[in-house]
Amino acid sequence: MALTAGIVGLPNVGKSTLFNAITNAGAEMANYPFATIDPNVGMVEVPDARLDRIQELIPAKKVVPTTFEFTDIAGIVKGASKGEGLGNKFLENIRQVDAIVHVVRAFDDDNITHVSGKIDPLDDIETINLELGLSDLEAVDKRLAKVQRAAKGSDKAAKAELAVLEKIKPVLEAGKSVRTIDFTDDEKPIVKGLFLLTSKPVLYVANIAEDDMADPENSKYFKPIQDYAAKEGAEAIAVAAEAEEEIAQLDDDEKADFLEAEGVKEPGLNRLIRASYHLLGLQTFFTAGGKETRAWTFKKGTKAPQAAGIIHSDFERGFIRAEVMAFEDLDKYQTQSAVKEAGKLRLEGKDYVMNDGDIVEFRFNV
Ligand SMILES: Nc1ncnc2c1ncn2[C@@H]1O[C@H](COP(=O)(O)OP(=O)(O)OP(=O)(O)O)[C@@H](O)[C@H]1O
Ligand SMILES: [Mg+2]
Repeated sequence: MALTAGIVGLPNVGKSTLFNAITNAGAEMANYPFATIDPNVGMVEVPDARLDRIQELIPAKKVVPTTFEFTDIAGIVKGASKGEGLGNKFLENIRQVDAIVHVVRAFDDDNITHVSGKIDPLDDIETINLELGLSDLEAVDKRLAKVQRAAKGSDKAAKAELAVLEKIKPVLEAGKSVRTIDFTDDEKPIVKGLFLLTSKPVLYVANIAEDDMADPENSKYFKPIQDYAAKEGAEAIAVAAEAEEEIAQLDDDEKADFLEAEGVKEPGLNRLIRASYHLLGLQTFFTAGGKETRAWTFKKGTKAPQAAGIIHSDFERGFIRAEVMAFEDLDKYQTQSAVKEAGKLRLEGKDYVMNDGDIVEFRFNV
């Protein structure tokens, strides 16, 4: 499964700083473009207040949050799709990820070099999206040349793919992303098979100044980024990557003090992590009542036996049923027996589709 969110953007905008803030992985951060060449991969813990509440109601020795993967990718520059700045290699790195976290510089600082010499978030976003789009256009053209020939005969799959390619091409030519197109359910798997960069789900991250942390809406750079994202049906989040990276080094008490001094309730990073998790189509179920209270990650739409298999392959092989209660019900009724008395403890079979927030006990026999 191991889906990964790729951190993408122009060089020197704070991608590795953000990556380090969320993973504590210690990737190289430096005030010059192309500090990152090879992708950095790291795991991120998903902050989830539900886990603490479950632990409060059903105490266990240990609390284990769930994790997922981030990949920090080299900067993309104008001309990347034509091979500029090792562009082909870096675009290939983006092709490997399942969703794009697009970092945009939204802070002034004369000491930090900007590759185009000015701070202009929309121009930056469009530069990146144009390169991704041009790379997609090249891929679509290549594919078209192949499929057109096959579609002349009786090859139904080729005809279907041809129709999809012909739908995509003019959109890319107009400088727009494939994700702005509405595809039918029949077309969707074909689009997926094309591995186009601009079809990946995206989250825009405005890397703001520490001064704007308490009130990101105050940053003059954030609003245009939000508007741009909204037009694509995407989300935008503001994070002060450098300050967050410093906060991440602190112990819990110091962290709380720092956040209070900044006037911030929750690190912007937490929202970023959760938004990235949802962008990847990931959800969480919990196990409780044993040695540990634990959160587990599954892909939206996963059925109970496969979810059981995430814990242990024996659980899937010998799956009998799942005892499930919704987090909201435990939160409300406070004990498992009260949930049961209220008729909210369910027995689910092998066709049950897991819900986010399910607290589960799997019954199995091997
Ligand atoms: N919000 C911010 N405010 C001020 N400075 C920042 C902020 N975020 C990052 N920086 C600084 O910007 C510089 C570039 O950061 P970083 O190396 O993380 O960028 P990058 O996007 O990974 O670059 P590259 O493409 O070269 O790998 C560093 O000096 C970092 O400290
Ligand atoms: Mg970097």
